[in-house]
Amino acid sequence: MDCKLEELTALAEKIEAIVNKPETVTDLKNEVLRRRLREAGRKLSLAMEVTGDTVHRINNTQLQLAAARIGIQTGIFNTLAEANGSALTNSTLAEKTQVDPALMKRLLRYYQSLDMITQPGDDAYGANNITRALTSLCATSGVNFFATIIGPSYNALPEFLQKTCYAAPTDPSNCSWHLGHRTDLPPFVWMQTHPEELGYFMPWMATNRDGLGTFHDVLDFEREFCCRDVTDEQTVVFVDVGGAMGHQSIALRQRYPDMVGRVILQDQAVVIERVGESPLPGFVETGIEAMVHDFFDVQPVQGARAYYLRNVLHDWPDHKCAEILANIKGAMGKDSVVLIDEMVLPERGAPWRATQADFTMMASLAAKERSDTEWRVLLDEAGFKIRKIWKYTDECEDCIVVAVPKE
Ligand SMILES: C[S@@+](CC[C@H](N)C(=O)[O-])C[C@H]1O[C@@H](n2cnc3c(N)ncnc32)[C@H](O)[C@@H]1O
Repeated sequence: MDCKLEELTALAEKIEAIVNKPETVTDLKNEVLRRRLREAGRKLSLAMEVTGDTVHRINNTQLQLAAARIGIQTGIFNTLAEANGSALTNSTLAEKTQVDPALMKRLLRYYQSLDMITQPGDDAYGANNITRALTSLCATSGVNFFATIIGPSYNALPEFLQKTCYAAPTDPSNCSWHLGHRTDLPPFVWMQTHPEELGYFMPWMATNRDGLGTFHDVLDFEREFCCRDVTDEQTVVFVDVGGAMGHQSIALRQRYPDMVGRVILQDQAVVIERVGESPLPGFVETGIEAMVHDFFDVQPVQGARAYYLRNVLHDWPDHKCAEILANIKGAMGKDSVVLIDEMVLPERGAPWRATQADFTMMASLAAKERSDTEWRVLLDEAGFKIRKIWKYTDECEDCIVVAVPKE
């Protein structure tokens, strides 16, 4: 054994001291050290598991999502977070949320056991960083989205893969989603007639990278693509293809408030209608234009400086990506680029957030997250060359890929 017993005892005591007083570390601002600590802690916990821990933890992964959803639905997490550091009793929480006190007790007992809340006394419950995270829009949309849209697709995956002899799914018209949801419609079409689920999906798209960097951290868009001498008010500088409610267009406008030129959001009709009905803050104010466009049709905006695709190509298998890219290529001018904002998976040690996303794509869309080699092959076959790839997150291996036509 490499570590001596006394060293491990001292380590355990140090960790316990931190865990008993988490405020000493939870407001750590150094993001690199923060990530090191949480990854090391997570891996240490897994390395120390005995068989029963592993099996019971994995058996109950679905319960965590279901229980989180109940905490969100009932307002338990909100109520605890709004108590501003004060602990609440079981009966207060039951009264405020209209939950049977007997059920409340069992919920709270479960939440504290997974550190989703704190329990400073026998009948005293408080909020921690996880409780507060579960009150965010990222959590409220994401938990509901995964429970209703992704969950059934995940559940059906073993049966689907067994039936298809463990072939990597590439047919978006027949994948685990269809088996899990008992539908012939693909998810983006299905959601057109399921407004509640679309209402989970849209904010999830806008918030699922909250707290991480953006491509603006590594690429100065205005300087690279919008020099004043070649850009005027009429120049389309940014087309946000499949841009959902336009959160990336808004981020661009806010990053470069003096940038000259037009910014256009494109998405399916049902999404653009939502943008019209309830635009995100900043959308109208910054003059972003919304346009219905199916990216399997000819791209109507010619000669834009940048056609931006964020988390769009990962929704599609290679042959469908080639169609999307061909439509953009046909509209590009001599100064146009395609900006692909996606994960680029490393060959070794891909992070868990990225590998999970890969399975989300597989299960719901017969699609995938791609490695550097896979991106190069896909773009090459679609007639593009990569000018540069910048990585901007470690958590998801998010990168901005600048691609231009080969000739
Ligand atoms: C995974 S989301 C990504 C949204 C946004 N780009 C982002 O990064 O948050 C994929 C988007 O593609 C849109 N979409 C799906 N099929 C489409 C189609 N055929 N034409 C245009 N948009 C489509 C969806 O409505 C959705 O907004």
